[in-house]
Amino acid sequence: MPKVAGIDSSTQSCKVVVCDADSGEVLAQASAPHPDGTECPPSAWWAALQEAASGLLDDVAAIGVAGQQHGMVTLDSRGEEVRPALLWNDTRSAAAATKLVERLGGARAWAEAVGSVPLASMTVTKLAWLAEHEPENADRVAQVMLPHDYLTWRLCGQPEQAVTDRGDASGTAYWSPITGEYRTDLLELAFGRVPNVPRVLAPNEPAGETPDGVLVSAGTGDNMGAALGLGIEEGDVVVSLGTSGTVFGVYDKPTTDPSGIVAGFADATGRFLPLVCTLNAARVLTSTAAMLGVDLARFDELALAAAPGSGGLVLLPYLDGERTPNLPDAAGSLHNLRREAMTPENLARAAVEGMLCGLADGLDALRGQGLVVRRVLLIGGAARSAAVRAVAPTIFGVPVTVPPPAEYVAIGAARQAAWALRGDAHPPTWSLGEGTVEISGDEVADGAAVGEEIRRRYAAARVALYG
Ligand SMILES: Nc1ncnc2c1ncn2[C@@H]1O[C@H](COP(=O)(O)OP(=O)(O)O)[C@@H](O)[C@H]1O
Ligand SMILES: O=C(CO)[C@@H](O)[C@H](O)COP(=O)(O)O
Repeated sequence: MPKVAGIDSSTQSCKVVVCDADSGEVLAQASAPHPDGTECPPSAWWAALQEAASGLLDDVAAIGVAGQQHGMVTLDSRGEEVRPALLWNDTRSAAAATKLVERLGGARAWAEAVGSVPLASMTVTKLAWLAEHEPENADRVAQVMLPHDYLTWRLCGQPEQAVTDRGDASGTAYWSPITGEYRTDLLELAFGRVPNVPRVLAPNEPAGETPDGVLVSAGTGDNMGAALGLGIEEGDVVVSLGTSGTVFGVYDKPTTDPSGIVAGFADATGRFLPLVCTLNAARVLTSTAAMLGVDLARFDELALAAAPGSGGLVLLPYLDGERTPNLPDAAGSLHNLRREAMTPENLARAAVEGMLCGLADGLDALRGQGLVVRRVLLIGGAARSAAVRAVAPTIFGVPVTVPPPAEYVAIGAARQAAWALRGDAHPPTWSLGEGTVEISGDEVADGAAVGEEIRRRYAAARVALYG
């Protein structure tokens, strides 16, 4: 019974799971926090990985890393960090994104070139920001890579040639999931020259070995890791409520949405992963709970005690600026305050409804790209919230499945490691285990009109403020 390890190096923490390579059963897990903020020295991720993995990796045969997408890791010619990595949720490159879109001839040109329209989140815009605002640092950059590439590179003993995979590479906006090739012309357009970039591996191709001889798989982005961990198929759409809110499904062909709402990413199995991402998800709930002076359990009780629609209150949850809709400088706002509606219960529920409305818009955007949404699988830290589980089917208007609480990103990375270990054509078959909760279609039908009204008010508040 070989064991494999999977690592999820996400925004807020590093999680490690050890799984049985044949069944996928989770045998051990641990985590360690990351520093707060929208930039982070990559070495802090390495330190968190070592803390979380301490004592867990002794007898594993293979390791895979899934990481937060898009982060700009820059290394000099000696492999030292040039500056802290700018993370996916850092919005300082918003103006650079607008300029880059114009310079290629508009949003459609980008969507057709790389599947996505650059927004502040995407690596290409961060490189443009670096070249413009920190030219001395930019001059020192010998290679650029993503958070998971960096950890894979460290695990493999820092070889000369770093590697990545299709999934994470597709989040740079200078690697095209449509052609399967780097667009070095776009990298040059943004950065003024072409630094070294990681080689893109096939989904089951090993990245190398640790100095102790443990196989390291290609790794991937965290959303691609979750898709692999859940084993989703067409018709399944995942809503992940972590630091980011993401809505994604597997698809057999690349998407090219010129509105930029759907990012046309690749997945970790050789297919595609159209994805919508919001900047504000679980922390909308934790911040509202803090504002109300309650813990998360009491927050859920409050939200569940309010009637659907929160007495008319609408919370636009753009607390850290927003990516979808593209409002990098926005702030959160509360609408329709009437004296009788101003209760802690309504505020708690409005936070849940506001967070979910943005993701329901994401479901519609995926449908617009041709995806079928038969059911939503709800995962991530805030899927643990009873209020979120209760409200989600009403807002989404489709049946919701809540898989057993687990670290699906890390499990996906472990499944990829097991796949690379076997060298088979397909990943091993792993089951999700006991404890899946299905929220039925009847409840959805009962809630449909209510959900539509909540979404209508949310859209009206957004339009009133931002057009
Ligand atoms: N019951 C809950 N209700 C709301 N939020 C929760 C709950 N449990 C955990 N969270 C939040 O989920 C977030 C972590 O989710 P996770 O998916 O691990 O995020 P990430 O992968 O972005 O680091 C934290 O902000 C945490 O406070
Ligand atoms: O930028 C995206 C997706 O495009 C984010 O989903 C990041 O990948 C961060 O993920 P979490 O830390 O929220 O899991």
